[in-house]
Amino acid sequence: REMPESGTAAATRKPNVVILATGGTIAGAGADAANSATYTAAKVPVDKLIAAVPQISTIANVRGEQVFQIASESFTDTQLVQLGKRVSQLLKQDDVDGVVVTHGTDTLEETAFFLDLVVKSDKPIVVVGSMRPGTAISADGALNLLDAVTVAGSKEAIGKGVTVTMNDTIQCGRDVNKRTNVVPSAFYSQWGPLGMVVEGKTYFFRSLAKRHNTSSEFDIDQIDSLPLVGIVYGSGNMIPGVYDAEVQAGAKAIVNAGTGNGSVAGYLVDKLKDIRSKGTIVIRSSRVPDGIVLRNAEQPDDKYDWVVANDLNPAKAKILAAVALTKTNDTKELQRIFWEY
Ligand SMILES: NC(=O)C[C@H](N)C(=O)O
Repeated sequence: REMPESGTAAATRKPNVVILATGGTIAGAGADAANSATYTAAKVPVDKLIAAVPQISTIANVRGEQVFQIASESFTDTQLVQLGKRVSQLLKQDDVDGVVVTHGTDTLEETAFFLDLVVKSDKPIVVVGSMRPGTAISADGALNLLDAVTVAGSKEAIGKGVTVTMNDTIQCGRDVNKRTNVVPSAFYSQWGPLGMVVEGKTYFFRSLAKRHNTSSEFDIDQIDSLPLVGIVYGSGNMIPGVYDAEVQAGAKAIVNAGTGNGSVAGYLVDKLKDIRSKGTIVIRSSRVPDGIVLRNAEQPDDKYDWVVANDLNPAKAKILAAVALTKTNDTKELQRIFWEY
């Protein structure tokens, strides 16, 4: 392998990478090799995942920890906080150069963004999953895992924020989202990938412009739980009572996954104004996957004291809102945070 920094001390030793396994399809198993979509997630233990990719040992010294063994749709804030604390703890160790988190793909984008916001380390953190179980023909998990270890052990990934290695690309954990549910090219960012990883080498072309990790004001070491944030999905013919149900369940903020440019039906505006006046934070996002939701476009956010989610999709806006609410309920501060992260 070509060493970009040959001659330096760093090039003479292999990096130490810890693989934290949480389950998902990358640890899934199906009955037959033809089963690419029908299988059980979260079956294979971390040591077997590592043993299945012997090439990893040429790139890094790795060890695995089984943190959870679940499908990622079953993640709750409890798992997010526990995982975040473990990543933070490991990266404080001098003998750990980077961390890989194996994860189901369904909520991978949320966990990646969460770690990007709250882990105060510039060491590489890579979240990785697969679209096919390891038992399937053309399973994608082995290469994705090898690529994840490559990025987690690379000097080039230091300070780049949490990344996601899927399908030969290095995606930005903040930006990326799952766009299709059955093919290996499922992960996409409207701002493009950060780079590629090919045959044990990283090729970066872009950097994240938003605050993350060491430049973030949030720290998982200070967070023990997250406030509840709800999402209401926009469509025609909505039920205003859904917002009341969220508030009654204890939601401190509601992300409105509005139509189009975060638009809100005329018959829902009074309901949202009412819940805001009683203390719940209202955040306008959009069900449209790309674009940005602008302040005071579509709705007078200044007048109603609402917040806009910028380019964050509803699931990512929910993560940022929950993290931000651990520090402030002030809507001006929350809006600043939504611009800066
Ligand atoms: N491809 C996957 O990993 C999907 C699975 N349901 C999960 O998120 O755990």
